[in-house]
Amino acid sequence: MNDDTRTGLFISFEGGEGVGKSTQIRLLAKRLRARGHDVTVSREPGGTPGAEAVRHVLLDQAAAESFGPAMEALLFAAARNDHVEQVIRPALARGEVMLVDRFMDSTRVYQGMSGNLDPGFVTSLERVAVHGTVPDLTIILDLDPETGLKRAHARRTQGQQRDRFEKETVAVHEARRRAFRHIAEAEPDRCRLIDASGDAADVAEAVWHAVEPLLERRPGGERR
Ligand SMILES: Nc1ncnc2c1ncn2[C@@H]1O[C@H](COP(=O)(O)OP(=O)(O)O)[C@@H](O)[C@H]1O
Ligand SMILES: Cc1cn([C@H]2C[C@H](O)[C@@H](COP(=O)(O)OP(=O)(O)O)O2)c(=O)[nH]c1=O
Repeated sequence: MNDDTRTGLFISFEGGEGVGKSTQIRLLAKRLRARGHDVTVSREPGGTPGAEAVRHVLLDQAAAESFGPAMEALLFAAARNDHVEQVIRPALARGEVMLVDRFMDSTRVYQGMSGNLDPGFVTSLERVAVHGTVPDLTIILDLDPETGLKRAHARRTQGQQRDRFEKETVAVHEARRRAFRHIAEAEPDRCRLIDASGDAADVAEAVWHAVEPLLERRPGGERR
């Protein structure tokens, strides 16, 4: 299937741990649905049974210990391709708004930059995994890592486990923040860098400001 059938709107959310991606996706989905849009929400790694199985391996310290960043990047790419083919493209072909918690920029940052991989390797993998299905808009939530990690810690007390990527040093998280900012600067047409330090409602307003103009430009957008 190629992208000629794409009439939906594809939005990815990126940023470090605890910046508020899932909170903002939830708030945006609610706002979109209240206005009559069909919305599909998903996350990476994951989104299909096969990709969720890969997620389980990748986020488990014991299981993933022996993988280097290149092997990890391959696995994230395999999970992404399944997700693109099974969930994202069909939703876009149905004309829906597709919201994804992390996508290709996470591989660029977590494996490519942090893992010091050859950029040519990362680009080739991305091309195979995404196969032309690049987000129309990528919201990059920007927050200092100490605050993000505190938020992620608070979330754990609400019942979630800490994964292996959350256990790294603040310096590593700082470098990732810079890498996300760099992507936002390098691709201003696709990416919006949003300050995520305010309360969730304020951040949601900034997100809406970025999304609303794209809704109007979609086929059928004005009917909604
Ligand atoms: N703007 C905000 N201010 C304060 N706390 C927030 C904000 N956004 C989210 N949180 C809280 O921080 C924690 C992490 O948010 P979450 O949306 O799960 O982040 P992410 O998906 O980026 O890891 C959650 O407990 C959430 O309720
Ligand atoms: C999609 C993706 C995620 N990751 C990492 C980032 C996160 O630490 C983890 C996803 O775990 P998740 O629990 O979804 O974290 P968060 O709530 O912070 O988004 O996987 C990569 O390293 N590469 C990737 O391509």
